[in-house]
Amino acid sequence: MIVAIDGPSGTGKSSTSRAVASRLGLSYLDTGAQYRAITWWMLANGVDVDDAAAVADQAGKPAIVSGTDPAAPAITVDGVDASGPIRTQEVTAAVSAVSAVPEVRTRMVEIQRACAAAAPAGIVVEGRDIGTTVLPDATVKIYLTASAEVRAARRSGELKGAQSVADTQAALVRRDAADSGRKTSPLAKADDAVEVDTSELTLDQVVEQVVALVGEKRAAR
Ligand SMILES: Nc1ncnc2c1ncn2[C@@H]1O[C@H](COP(=O)(O)OP(=O)(O)OP(=O)(O)O)[C@@H](O)[C@H]1O
Ligand SMILES: Nc1ccn([C@@H]2O[C@H](COP(=O)(O)O)[C@@H](O)[C@H]2O)c(=O)n1
Repeated sequence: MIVAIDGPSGTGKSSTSRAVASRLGLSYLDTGAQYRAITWWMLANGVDVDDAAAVADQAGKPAIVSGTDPAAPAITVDGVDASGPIRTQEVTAAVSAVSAVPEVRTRMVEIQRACAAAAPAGIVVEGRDIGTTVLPDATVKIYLTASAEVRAARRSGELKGAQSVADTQAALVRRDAADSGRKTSPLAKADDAVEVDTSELTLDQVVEQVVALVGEKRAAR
């Protein structure tokens, strides 16, 4: 059982994926955390993230390891816990440039497919290109959306006023444009993905919809 959950920034991918994985006894993989981790390593090692050739040259160096327990998501870079540092504004602002570099994507996709293959009961994998590129044969594909206004309001609540709602919205829209516009596996809905607009739904309602879709697929097999 492989569940691919893609969508723009802040649509609820992580919250939904973790809850669905816990409910169904599946593993969980946050691929955005992996792109953030390699971005953090580039910044920490003085690599100019806007120099694609320099990023490509270093892409094979950091060892990135993701935990797949939905109750305790974990990520290490060269053995160091990176779960805090990868969430800084500095990393968020740089991640789209790093993730657009083909050599970075090749490396991450290799790690992601290995995680999926190793999951004992199946896995929920969230990202931007899971249904289109990483796991095109996923059993269930979901594409989450929500209006920019709703996403910014939810994110600002999380940031506890550290950034205005307008700035948060502008940053989300900018990141989506970069992720959708890159050449290599851009953010996109797979043709066979089910689109779920979460703008007017509670998290529980979104989780119920995804669990129901998985149940339908299981029953049909
Ligand atoms: N259906 C929902 N209703 C209300 N709030 C939600 C819903 N889904 C997610 N949230 C909240 O919205 C915020 C963003 O959710 P989450 O981190 O899961 O999104 P994401 O798509 O994984 O974001 P990113 O792409 O930036 O990693 C969180 O504060 C989360 O609690
Ligand atoms: N499959 C993916 C997942 C993520 N990215 C890039 O990482 C950034 C951070 O993702 P979050 O989910 O943690 O917000 C995202 O903006 C993309 O640039 C990706 O390219 N492919």
